[in-house]
Amino acid sequence: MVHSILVGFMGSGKTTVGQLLAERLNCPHLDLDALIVARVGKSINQIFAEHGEAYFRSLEAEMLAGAFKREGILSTGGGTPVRPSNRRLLINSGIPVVYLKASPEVIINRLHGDQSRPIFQTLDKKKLTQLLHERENAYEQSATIRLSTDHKEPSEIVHTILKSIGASVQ
Ligand SMILES: Nc1ncnc2c1ncn2[C@@H]1O[C@H](COP(=O)(O)OP(=O)(O)O)[C@@H](O)[C@H]1O
Ligand SMILES: O=C(O)C1=C[C@@H](OP(=O)(O)O)[C@@H](O)[C@H](O)C1
Ligand SMILES: [Mg+2]
Repeated sequence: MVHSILVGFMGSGKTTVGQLLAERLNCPHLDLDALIVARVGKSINQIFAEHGEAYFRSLEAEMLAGAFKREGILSTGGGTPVRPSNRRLLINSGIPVVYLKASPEVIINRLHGDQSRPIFQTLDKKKLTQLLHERENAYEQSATIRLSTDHKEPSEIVHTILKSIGASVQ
């Protein structure tokens, strides 16, 4: 089964923390973006450029539903919980959903120079802050655990998640 799910904005650390958490728990890491890339055989940038965002979102929904049948830690993409049907899957899963929070300043710092996120490329600080606020409710609704990642090392975040999951399972 999927042991826990990570949600949050681009740059909040879902992929990094998910990988580390999976290593600690000695289980597979399922990264939704990586699953999509493997399925299509194209990068996220290529998928957006050649097929458009709507196509990416439908694949994302399909791969999310499929991921629940697998074993591991699931890192979603920053837009995953925005689609209501995806959000319902997350909420109804009964699996701990961790919302990794990050401030706009920290996100911009972490993603400075990043070329792999087509939506990030289109955002200045004002637009990024606006999109974060627009999506916040979707992350909050999906989550059972919330934690700020600003100025925290991934290992510290993993430690906190492990404690929270333990506490919520007992
Ligand atoms: N807690 C953290 N502290 C510092 N840098 C981080 C942290 N988490 C992630 N990063 C860095 O931020 C960038 C984006 O991380 P990533 O895990 O890909 O985020 P997401 O999957 O949420 O978009 C990467 O360069 C990663 O090394
Ligand atoms: O926020 C978004 O809409 C997206 C976030 C990305 O994942 P990360 O949050 O892992 O960067 C990826 O799914 C795609 O570029 C779209
Ligand atoms: Mg990611």
